[in-house]
Amino acid sequence: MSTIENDSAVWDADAPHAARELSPCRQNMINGPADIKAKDVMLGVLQQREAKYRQIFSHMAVGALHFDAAGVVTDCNDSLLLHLSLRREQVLGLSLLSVNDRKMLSAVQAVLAGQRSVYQGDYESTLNHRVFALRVELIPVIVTGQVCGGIALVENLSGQRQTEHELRASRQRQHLLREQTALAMIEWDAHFCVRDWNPAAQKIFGHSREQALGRHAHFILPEPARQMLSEGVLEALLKQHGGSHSQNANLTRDGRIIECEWFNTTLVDESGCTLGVISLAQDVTEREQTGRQLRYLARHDSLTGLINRASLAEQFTSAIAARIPSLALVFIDLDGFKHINDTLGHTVGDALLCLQAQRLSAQVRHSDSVARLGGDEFILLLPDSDAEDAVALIQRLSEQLALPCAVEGHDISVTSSIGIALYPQDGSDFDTLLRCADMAMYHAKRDGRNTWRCFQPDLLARSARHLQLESALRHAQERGELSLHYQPQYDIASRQLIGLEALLRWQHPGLGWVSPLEFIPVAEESGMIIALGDWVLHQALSQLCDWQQAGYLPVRVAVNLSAAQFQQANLPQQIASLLETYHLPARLLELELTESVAMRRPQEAVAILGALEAMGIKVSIDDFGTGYSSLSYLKRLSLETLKIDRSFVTDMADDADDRAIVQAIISLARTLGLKTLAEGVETAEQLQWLQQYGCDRVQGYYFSRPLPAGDVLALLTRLDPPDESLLAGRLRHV
Ligand SMILES: Nc1nc2c(ncn2[C@@H]2O[C@H](COP(=O)(O)O[C@H]3[C@@H](O)[C@H](n4cnc5c(=O)[nH]c(N)nc54)O[C@@H]3COP(=O)(O)O)[C@@H](O)[C@H]2O)c(=O)[nH]1
Repeated sequence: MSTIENDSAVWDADAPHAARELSPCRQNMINGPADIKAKDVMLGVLQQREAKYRQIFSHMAVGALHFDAAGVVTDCNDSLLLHLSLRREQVLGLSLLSVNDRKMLSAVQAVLAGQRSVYQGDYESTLNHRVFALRVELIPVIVTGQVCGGIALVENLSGQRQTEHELRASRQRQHLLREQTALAMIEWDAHFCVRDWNPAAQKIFGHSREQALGRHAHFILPEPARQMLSEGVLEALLKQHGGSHSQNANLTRDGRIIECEWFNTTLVDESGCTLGVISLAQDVTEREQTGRQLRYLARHDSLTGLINRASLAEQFTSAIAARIPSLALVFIDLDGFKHINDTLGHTVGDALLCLQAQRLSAQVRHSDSVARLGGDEFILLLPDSDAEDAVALIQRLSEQLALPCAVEGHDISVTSSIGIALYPQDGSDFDTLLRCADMAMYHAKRDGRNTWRCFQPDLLARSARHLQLESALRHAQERGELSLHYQPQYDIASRQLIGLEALLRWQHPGLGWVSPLEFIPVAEESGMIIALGDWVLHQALSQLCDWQQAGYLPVRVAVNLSAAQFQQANLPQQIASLLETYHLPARLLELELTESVAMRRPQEAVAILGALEAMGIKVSIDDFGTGYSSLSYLKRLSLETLKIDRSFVTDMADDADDRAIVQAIISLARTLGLKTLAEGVETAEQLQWLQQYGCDRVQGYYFSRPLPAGDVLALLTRLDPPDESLLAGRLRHV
């Protein structure tokens, strides 16, 4: 073992060796028994010293090794083996002069030359090929002036370096975070005064670090929050020891109130004493606004601001939970809204919906709710209302909704069809009641629109029938279930057949004969009417062509047109091409429109009827007297005939009012230069009245029921002999 004296060490490895190492002069001094005793004493001292230093060597925390004058390792302690992950047998006997590291080699050489040296660097061990950050202090062992080896004290700095590195990185991270984060990082002292304030805090609250330092937290709290966040709350925050999360209103330097989310952590010293609070804050004003917006949109209709279906369902549930005895659900659908959208554009349609939404909201009680389901459908939820209350409200509402709306330079009037369902009798849950109200509204539509209906249990059966008809009608044409019957029309004065009205018939194998009164509305609502109407036109013209080819005198055929057909943009062109297909002159085709179809959009009707007239096609107004005609438009429509509705003819004999109406229609037609045709004439008496009033034409069971095509032949006049040119498909005109 060595004792370090000045810059070198004196080796005391073992006692005999130590004795040998004693200076010759001292050895020479051992002569008699006294000397032997002194020598023993000295050996004892040396052994004690040896034991002491070996203990130190073995247990020192610094790794240590001893090497001899040849640089060969003779001893090492456990710390060295531990630091360098080596085994003793790998180290002992190793020649330090054979190490690969040049710096280490020169340090060893320096020591063997008697100089103390220090090695510091990344040393790659040749024994285990691992790299260690080492600091090695090399001390020569000099005995009697001779270098007899050296001691190396080895410190492995890898761990320390790692710690330093981590500490530096942590400081940099902290700096980067503090400077670059978008979160305000604020450190408060134990009195809640600002101790640190990062750039993000400045950005969020507007106060610079200099302006903020030392100020109490109150300076970023608006008045109400300042009172709420009393000292007590802040005190509690200081005492809570741990983290907390909160969201509150804050005040910026320029006086804006913002919403901030706060994450607070108390700062405590080793003894648990609170030093302050460190807070991270972010401005969540926009996020909150977006959240509020999204929550609003989830419950409201974005166009009108009314609540939506989901929200209405919740209100229904709350009303029922509050045990209200009755409730009415009202389904409102604007009539003809699609057409407004299609013709005047969506901006006008949207503005109209908003206006109607306001009218609805203005009419209901505070406890009622108005929702928009989508499109032109609105729902009212009327708690504590029975049928009577609902109907009273609906009557007011219908009037309001029908008032003209001035929208973007257009004066629009829309009526509405309304359905009512009542809780608890019609249903006890929202979906059922809504379905019932919808069904009732649908029947209001079917019954002519601009009206209301209460849900009746038989509507369910009617809806089922409607669905059944709709599905069966889709295949009626391809399955050959459709046919045309023809009802003769006569001129009263001459008693001559002047035309035939083509009437559609449907015989279903299971349902039997289905009345057009039932299936035409189904076809209209499902959109099938366009295809059916086309089929009727083709069929009627093809039949007409067949009769002529068979040598019968040409007769005019009247075909009913539904609203959807009449609104087709290219109707005149379609008809022209059909006439061409069947080589028929236009004057053999008459088109019948109901009064409501003609008057729905009178300006367009004027143009379409003008085009048809120009082609030579006659048009008559069907069911005249049952709708509302604008006389100013009526006179501008290119018409030939007004067909007096059967309802007035039926009771003519007994009802003076009906007679007066019939007389008025005939007189109006005369004034407008139009002919009149009375429908549904069933008796001679009716015919007499009509003749007396000057009606031109008649049609009805009194003369003939609608007949299948084959039965019509008997009424038609056969040319004799058959005209060859007609048979060849060329026409003679009557
Ligand atoms: N768009 C289309 N509508 C059509 C078509 N075919 C028929 N219809 C319309 O359906 C309604 C019912 O028609 P229908 O059951 O055929 O009834 C017609 C006649 O049978 C009936 N009529 C004729 N004379 C009498 C009579 O003396 N008494 C009596 N009770 N009924 C009689 O009137 C109907 C003819 O009505 P109109 O068309 O108004 O002249 C009906 O509205 C048809 O228009 C079609 O192809 N397309």
